[in-house]
Amino acid sequence: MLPPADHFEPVGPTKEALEFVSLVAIDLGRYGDGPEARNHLADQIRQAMVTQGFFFVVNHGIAEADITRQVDIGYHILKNTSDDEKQRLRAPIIEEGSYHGFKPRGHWRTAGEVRDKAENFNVYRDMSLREQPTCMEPFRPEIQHFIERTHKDVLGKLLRIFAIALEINDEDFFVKLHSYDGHDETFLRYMQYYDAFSEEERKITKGLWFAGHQDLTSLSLLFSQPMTSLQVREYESDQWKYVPHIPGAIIVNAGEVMAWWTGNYFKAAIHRVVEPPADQRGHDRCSIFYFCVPNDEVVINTLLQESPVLRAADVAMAHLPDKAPNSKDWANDRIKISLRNAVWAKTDEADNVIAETVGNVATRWFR
Ligand SMILES: O=C(O)CCC(=O)C(=O)O
Ligand SMILES: [Fe+2]
Repeated sequence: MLPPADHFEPVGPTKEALEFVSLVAIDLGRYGDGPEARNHLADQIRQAMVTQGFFFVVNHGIAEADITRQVDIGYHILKNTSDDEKQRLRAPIIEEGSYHGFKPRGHWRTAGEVRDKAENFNVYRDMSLREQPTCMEPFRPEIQHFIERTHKDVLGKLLRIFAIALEINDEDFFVKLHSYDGHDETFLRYMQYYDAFSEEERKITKGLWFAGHQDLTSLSLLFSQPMTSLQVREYESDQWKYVPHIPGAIIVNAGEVMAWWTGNYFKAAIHRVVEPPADQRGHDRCSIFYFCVPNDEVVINTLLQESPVLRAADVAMAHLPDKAPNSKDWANDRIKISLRNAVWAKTDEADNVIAETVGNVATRWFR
């Protein structure tokens, strides 16, 4: 018998006619069907990556019930941890650039002076690195197991297909850079958004819940949930479109690390979160994510030597050799500044992209 967790009841599907982005479905169940099947998956992923930086994965081997169970566990932890304990186990975001622990509501800036209304509990695969919340204790083995499966099975297969898509000799090239036994800022995020902006704040934010950005990751795994609120900015049109909910599926997007590895040949998806349509308002939104970066010591620069595909595409190196960051410095510095500064304050209305310096490199924010 599994230990009981409070159940999170997700909002029902929207009935509104909205503009959805069309995403390629990757059938990871085909992964074991031999080289031809894997080459086909690699073609599909390459196509998705050079256009949108987003696709979704089905038949990935994690049952929908296991995902729902993790959503419940996250809900349970956020609901049953006292404010005192949350404060004590607050992630050292500004101090160390780490998300391990609780991210309180209001740490991020949404628009102007308005602060976010989302709580996170983030856990790294080496849970012994921090004290964990008391009410998480009964779920610890399950969480560890879920992280391990997500990392080794889902992420591992995807990373192999990415190596095939780039025609890198060693299919395990990316897998080795994301060794489960190494250390890095990869984490499982339990996130609960509260529909709690005042009317005044809604006017300022225009319904924005999480500002437009690219993830700091190599790959991000977003477990699909029913609130229609995640939007992608299409590269072709610069239009924001909703990401559909596909029950049981994992939405995958590339982040800034993948864009650097590929000299921007693979796009880091630009995305944001907005308030849902009227028929889904007034509900909380609980979901889980697995955000991945390579091991701490990995220096990230464009893989021109490793990939004939990138040479043929004639991409430029993302960084000068002595300016290329390692995964740890990049992730820590980027986490420290994420959504902290009033990046739009000095821009005019027509500007929809702004760069912010992070160590030797830059990140960009979008609207
Ligand atoms: O809540 C979501 O769907 C996406 C959140 C997000 O983009 C992020 O945490 O990086
Ligand atoms: Fe994101």
